[in-house]
Amino acid sequence: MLSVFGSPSNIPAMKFEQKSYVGPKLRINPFPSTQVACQLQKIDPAIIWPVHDPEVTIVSPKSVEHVIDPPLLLSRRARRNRKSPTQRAAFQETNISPANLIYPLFVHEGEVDIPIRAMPGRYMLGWRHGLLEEVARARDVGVNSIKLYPKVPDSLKSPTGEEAFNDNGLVPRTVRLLKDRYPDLVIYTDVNFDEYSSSGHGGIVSENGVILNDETIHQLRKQAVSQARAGADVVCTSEMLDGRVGAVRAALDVENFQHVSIMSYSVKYTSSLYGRFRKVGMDKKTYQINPANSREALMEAREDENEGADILVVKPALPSLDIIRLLKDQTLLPIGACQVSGEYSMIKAAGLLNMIDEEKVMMESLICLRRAGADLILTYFALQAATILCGENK
Ligand SMILES: NCc1[nH]cc(CCC(=O)O)c1CC(=O)O
Repeated sequence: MLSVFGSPSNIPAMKFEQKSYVGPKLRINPFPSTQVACQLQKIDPAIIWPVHDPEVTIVSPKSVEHVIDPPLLLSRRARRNRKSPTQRAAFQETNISPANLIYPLFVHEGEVDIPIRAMPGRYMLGWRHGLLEEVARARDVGVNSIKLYPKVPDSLKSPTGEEAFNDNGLVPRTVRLLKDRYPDLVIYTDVNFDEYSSSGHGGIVSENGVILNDETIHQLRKQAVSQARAGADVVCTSEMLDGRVGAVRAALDVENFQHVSIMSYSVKYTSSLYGRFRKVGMDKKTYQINPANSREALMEAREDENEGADILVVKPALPSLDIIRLLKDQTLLPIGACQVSGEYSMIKAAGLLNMIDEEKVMMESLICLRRAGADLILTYFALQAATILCGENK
């Protein structure tokens, strides 16, 4: 005779004959009286006392049936709704389609595609050929929204970033090229100074090292208008300076671009997950948000909404599930989640090392972002994910 694992001291340990049943560590409460008590008190009787002593062998009464006889009187068995693929599909609360995805593309002036070392499988696409091919591939699987990130040569950078509103600069030319080929493609462009400033900062830096907020806003207005003029559908204010959304909205309206939307990176954390895009030693803490803060995030989002933003974005994505949900509950605007380079690279690298199943983890990350409340997801996985989604629907 052996006693079943440590039962609470106020209930005498049951005595059973040792029989064949050894483990798994039971999640079934074998005490009928306890079950009834649990029923009355609406406690889940399936929860059994933990086995603290790993040396304790779980032995059963004469057979396993004895353990589950009589059947537990459960008022709710959540597993009933999970018993078949059809039912599981019917009760799936969140779905994702290629239409939810925005594909960020890096483009440069050269002709060849250059691999990005820190992002396996990602390229700085060559102007024209590589870019057009990648967009065609994305459209084939239903991804018809792209975001353009230019790689501007250092020679074109300056302290005041004039290249940002050169109508013949890389971004406006790329927008025209793509719109010419694919008029229905939805193009998101980045209204940000950092790709064009010699400092690498998202704002003009004064001689004593201060970011000049209002002076930079003036430049951002011109940048947004230049992008709209080229045919951008959505301009994305992404550097977190104060007052940028209202200023850009006014500038667009004055120039008759009322139809051009503003997607604002309202909550852009100073995350190390995109540290690669920062020069060594650079810190953007005076304009991007401390990852420890959520009230501040909400305040930024409200401000952007009041200034006329059409879509609010949270960046980075997976560490910010709570913030995505917070915004979703606090605004009626669509919410975007920006899955950044570091998030991409972590999944890719672990997948390449066979430590995780890359595809499954990737798809899980995307569906969780949708569950948190993201309408749109900007992700370097867009093409890969949409390809999988298309395969599932065949
Ligand atoms: N404006 C620079 C830029 N261009 C593309 C990214 C993408 C960031 C990423 O995916 O890691 C960034 C970083 C940033 O906005 O801070």
